[in-house]
Amino acid sequence: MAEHSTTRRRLGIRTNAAALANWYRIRPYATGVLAAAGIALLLAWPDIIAFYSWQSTYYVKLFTAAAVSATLVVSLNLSMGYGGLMSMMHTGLLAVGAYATGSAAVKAGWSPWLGIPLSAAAAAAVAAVVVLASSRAATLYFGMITLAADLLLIEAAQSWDPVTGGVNGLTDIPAPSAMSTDAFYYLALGVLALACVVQRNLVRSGTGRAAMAVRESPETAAALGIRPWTAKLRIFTLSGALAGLAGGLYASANTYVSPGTGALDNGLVLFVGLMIGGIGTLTGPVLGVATATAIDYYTRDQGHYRTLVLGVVLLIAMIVMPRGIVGTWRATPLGRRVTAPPPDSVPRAAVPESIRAAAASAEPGVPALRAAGLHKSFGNVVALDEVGITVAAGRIHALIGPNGSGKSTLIDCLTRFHRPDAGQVFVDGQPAPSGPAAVGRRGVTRVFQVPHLFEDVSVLDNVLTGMRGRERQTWLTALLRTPGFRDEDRTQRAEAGELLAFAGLAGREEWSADALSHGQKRLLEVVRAVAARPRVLILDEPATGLTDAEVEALGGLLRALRDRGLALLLVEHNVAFVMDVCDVVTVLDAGRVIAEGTPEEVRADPAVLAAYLGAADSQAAVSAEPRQAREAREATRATEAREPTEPAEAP
Ligand SMILES: Nc1ncnc2c1ncn2[C@@H]1O[C@H](COP(=O)(O)OP(=O)(O)OP(=O)(O)O)[C@@H](O)[C@H]1O
Repeated sequence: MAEHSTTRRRLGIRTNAAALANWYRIRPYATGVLAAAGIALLLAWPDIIAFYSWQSTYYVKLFTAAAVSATLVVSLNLSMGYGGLMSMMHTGLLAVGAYATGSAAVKAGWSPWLGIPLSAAAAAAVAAVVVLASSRAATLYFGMITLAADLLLIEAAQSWDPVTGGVNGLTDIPAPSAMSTDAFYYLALGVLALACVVQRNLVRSGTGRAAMAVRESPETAAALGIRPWTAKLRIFTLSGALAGLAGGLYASANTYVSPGTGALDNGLVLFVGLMIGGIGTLTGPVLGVATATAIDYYTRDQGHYRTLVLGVVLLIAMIVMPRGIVGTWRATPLGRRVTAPPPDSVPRAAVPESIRAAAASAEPGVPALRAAGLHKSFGNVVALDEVGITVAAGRIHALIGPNGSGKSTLIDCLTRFHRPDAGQVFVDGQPAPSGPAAVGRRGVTRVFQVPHLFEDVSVLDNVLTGMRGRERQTWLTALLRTPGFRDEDRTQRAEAGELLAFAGLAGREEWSADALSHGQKRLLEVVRAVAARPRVLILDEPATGLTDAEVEALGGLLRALRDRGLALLLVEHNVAFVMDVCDVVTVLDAGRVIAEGTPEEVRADPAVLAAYLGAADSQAAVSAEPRQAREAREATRATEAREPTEPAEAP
């Protein structure tokens, strides 16, 4: 009996699995049919509603207003969802666009057609100025700055009478070519479609990936050569341009604009739409606005309670489905895009041919990276004292020493994450630039001591982000998806696929990086750094927590990189691994270099034995891993054993 029920259970599981597999097969067609039906409904809306209602103009205008709102929410999603830039000024940017169109038409007598691009340009300029003024502001402060900017914009609208019409605003703003209600509806739909395409193309390009990388970790992005500030400037300016476009349409649709247009409380419905639909997803904003518009429509007769209803709906939505409609759907088995990983997931032995170093810019013989006389103190603690190091191309250079001896501080000074108190750093014989992103772009990339992945981004996008510094295409070619852009994109994806297969991550491309085990994260971080094709690769304890197979693959990768001309600087407590792969070893103790030489020389050095490797039995000490590292490794393995096997996908 028990056997029977077990069999039934198994059969049940199989039936579910088979049904799911069938669903995954037909899902693209089902979503395609659903999307086509939605688009057909929107296109036929004026005819359908004219057939059913004598108030058809009202309903067409309602949909026009929804399309304008959806355009604005797409723009907000670009900034907040993908760029991680909290914006409280999108209604202000809408107002800027509306005033640009209104003023051009009413005050200057220009064609409203001209007003539309003008509105995008004006709002983009305002957005760019705000980023310029808040270059170093983190999320919350950036949000506060945008709030202040919104208030300033409203004040400017009230005071700049000749252009904005003062407190009364501008009235009688015409639609382009005196369009009919239906024609204007199609124009608004076209602009919404354009905004969706812009969003999709950006998100799937290096420009979008750079913004997401900065959202996840500005310092990791900088280590890959991405300037956080430039990434923010691009994404927020483009978001501003879309908000301005929405504003241009808003002015013509309503025939007026006033300072109140920019008020923050007008943005409530936008935030509700974004959060209900799913922030940081492509279709979420449109679905969210459709939902918010429906709520707004059905509560139109209860004017006093509208805000209350929106607030309650938002609250319930955030409790029940904090990831919004799209995010929640994707978290269900039916909506999940990723399937189980292939059984073969061990790292490969053969290192892909595409892995190589960037061409050297210096004369032969000039070291790839050199530091001299580095001194760094933290208060009374002297972390580095007159430290010098020379890392040559085609060499694996190890940096070892007891805990607290200054290894990470040295790496931070070499990569400009710390500014040394004294001393110099040279990259390819030239003084190193002053910022980490600039050092990254000069070909010096690092892997951090603890995994610094872009956790909420897919595994594939993590690797593609590593290639950002090598990209030749611009944000404009990405928006237009020119043949040149598509060629580069194809090549990058193929190369990333090879790297992931090498790291044993084939089949996990669409997984969210935070779903990987610790060892997989380490390897992903290494291949992401390799994807940048650096001249110098600095790795801070990359072998910590790796399985034996992963350590072997890592060793193979480092040797292959050395043979292909890279300079490698390796900080590692796994001494057996260090002695096996390295050509040169520098030993630090209490912030000073106490020895440098080949592994054999260092192994025999009495000072090194006394400070780090242990004098009692040098041979045993050499192969022994320090206790702290061993404990960390065991702890990581224990965590790995507890980790869920269910894949999670990137948003
Ligand atoms: N941001 C900081 N503020 C204050 N002290 C610091 C800071 N960073 C490092 N130190 C100190 O500088 C010294 C060198 O630290 P560092 O992290 O460079 O050593 P390490 O050799 O990398 O150690 P480990 O092997 O444990 O990573 C230590 O005494 C540490 O406490």
